Order: sequence, then C-alpha cells, then structure tokens
Amino acid sequence: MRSDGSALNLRRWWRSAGFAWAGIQHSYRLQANFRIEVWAGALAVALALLLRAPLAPILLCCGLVLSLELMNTALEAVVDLASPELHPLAKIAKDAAAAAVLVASIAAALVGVVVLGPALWRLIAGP
Ligand SMILES: Nc1ncnc2c1ncn2[C@@H]1O[C@H](COP(=O)(O)OP(=O)(O)OP(=O)(O)O)[C@@H](O)[C@H]1O
Repeated sequence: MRSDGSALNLRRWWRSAGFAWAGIQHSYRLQANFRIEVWAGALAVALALLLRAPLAPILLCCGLVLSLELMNTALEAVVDLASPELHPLAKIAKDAAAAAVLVASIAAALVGVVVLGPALWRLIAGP
C-alpha cells in the first residue's frame, strides 16, 4: 500500500514538474524580459564561479528575479483573461506586478555589484 502511494506521488510530482517546465518554456519564448534575466543570471553565476566569489547570494537573487518574472507573466495572463477591456484595477495589478520585478532586479543588481565588484576590480586593476 505504502509503495503504491509513494509511486503515485512521484508520478504526480513528475507530472506537476512537467507543467512547471511548460510554464518556464512559455515565458522564455514569449517574454523578452525573462530571456534577458535568464542570461544575465547565467552570466552572474559564471562570473561568481570564475572569480571564486560567494555563489549563494547570486543564486538567491537569480531565483528571486526569475520567480517574480514568472509570477508577473501569470498575473498578466489572468488580468488579460479577466479584463480584456481597459480597467483601472487591471492597470494597478499589472503595474504592481511589474514593479515587484523591477524592485527585485535593482536589488539583485546591487547584490551583484557588492559580491562581484571587488573581485572584478582586482582582476581588471591587476595585482
Ligand atoms: N486591461 C487593462 N486595463 C488597464 N490598463 C492596462 C490593461 N492592460 C494593460 N494595461 C496597462 O498598459 C500598460 C502596458 O501594459 P502591457 O501589458 O501591454 O505591457 P507590459 O506591462 O510592458 O507587459 P508585456 O511584458 O506583455 O510587454 C501598463 O501600464 C499596464 O498596466
């Protein structure tokens, strides 16, 4: 009984992961901002590895910005579905979601400067 249950849960989890992956693919295909954030994050991770800088804050920032961008995409879709016509509340919802991404992106850029900046400077300025 127990093994049946966990096998079922694993299959369910795998199915849910497939839906989540479809969401990521959809956002990557349709949202230019998401593509930029993915590649900016990859660059920051590569730099952190190359410069032996702390990786955890960079990974956290990447996760935060990409997750918020995915939530922004989801909210835009729901707003467009619920309010195809212009509505002040639809504008508030979309603008606030976009602002959440902007705030996280600015914070991530600052973390990048603080974490990678000194090591990058040493590399550029030489020993
Ligand atoms: N149904 C709506 N009612 C009122 N304002 C809206 C509505 N849909 C979008 N807007 C507003 O119009 C502006 C442009 O929104 P739009 O979704 O077209 O572009 P965006 O926010 O840059 O998103 P995208 O990532 O899809 O380009 C934003 O200020 C948004 O809040």
